[in-house]
Amino acid sequence: MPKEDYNQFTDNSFVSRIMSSLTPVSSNRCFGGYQKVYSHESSELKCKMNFSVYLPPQAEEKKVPVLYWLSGLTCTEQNFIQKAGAQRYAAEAGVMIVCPDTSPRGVNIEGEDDSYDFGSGAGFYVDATEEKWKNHYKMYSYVTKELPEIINGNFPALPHCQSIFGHSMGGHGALICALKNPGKYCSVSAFSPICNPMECPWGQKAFTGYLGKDKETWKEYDATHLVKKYQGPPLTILIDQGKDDNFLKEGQLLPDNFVAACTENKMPVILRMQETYDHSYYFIATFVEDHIKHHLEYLGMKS
Ligand SMILES: N[C@@H](CCC(=O)N[C@@H](CSC=O)C(=O)NCC(=O)O)C(=O)O
Repeated sequence: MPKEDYNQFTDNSFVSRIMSSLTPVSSNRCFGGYQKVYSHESSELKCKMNFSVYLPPQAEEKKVPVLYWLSGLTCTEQNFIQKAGAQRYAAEAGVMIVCPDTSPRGVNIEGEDDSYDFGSGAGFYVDATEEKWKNHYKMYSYVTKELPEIINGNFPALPHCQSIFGHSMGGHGALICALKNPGKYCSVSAFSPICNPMECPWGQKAFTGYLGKDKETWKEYDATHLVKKYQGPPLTILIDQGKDDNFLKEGQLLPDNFVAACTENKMPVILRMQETYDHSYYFIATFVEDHIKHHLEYLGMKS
């Protein structure tokens, strides 16, 4: 694309012309690039969804790799962009960062707003099969298919150069997306992921609600089970986990189960237990640079 077109690309009027199905919500200059938010009608989720996209300065000149970030319980597309401080590193590296919301919104399912760990803000990155939820709660298809198509079709993204990372429920999401789709993501990493949802209270509640009582079907969305049968291209998984994380102490995260399963299948995994760190975005902000550098290595952009 000629340079003048890329200059236009960063102008909202041009963006809205080429993106008839995307509505600009906000645009802020950030580390030489742009932090933007869009809304759109999702065909998978059958509702209006927001996502954020950080466009590094390099995206004005050429196509760039994409990092997908999946957030945790109660989050929207805003938490990571406001709290993680990742834009500085994305700008230096020349990578785009895309953050979806964490569930369908406002779909009027009875009980959808009753708790912080199920329904709104807690889509768990699965495709629901239970009657009550299955029409809207398809976050797995949304983040692995619909959203990448939108990004690749509307932004200067290198379509075969994408990686995924996330936090807590989103760490679980990142791990299962990578493990279920060998070769689709160049690399995967996670902060405090829910590693074995079948065996923890958060996961059992979500999987019962979205997938029903048959635990065999749960295995398709449990990273500890999926990693045992992974046979795709090599993936070196990076996980950071705070040792003072209350949810770790409550048995919600179970990283040791995941590492044992990786060892069983000879899957390389780096689990860094970080003394004195908790579950918060202060922890994520501390180590996000390491995660971006990890991904650069596998996106063919070693720094
Ligand atoms: N009871 C809390 C729990 C919510 C919480 O801690 N959410 C985490 C993710 S936990 C696992 O997915 C989070 O990222 N919160 C957002 C933030 O900006 O810190 C509550 O209801 O707040």
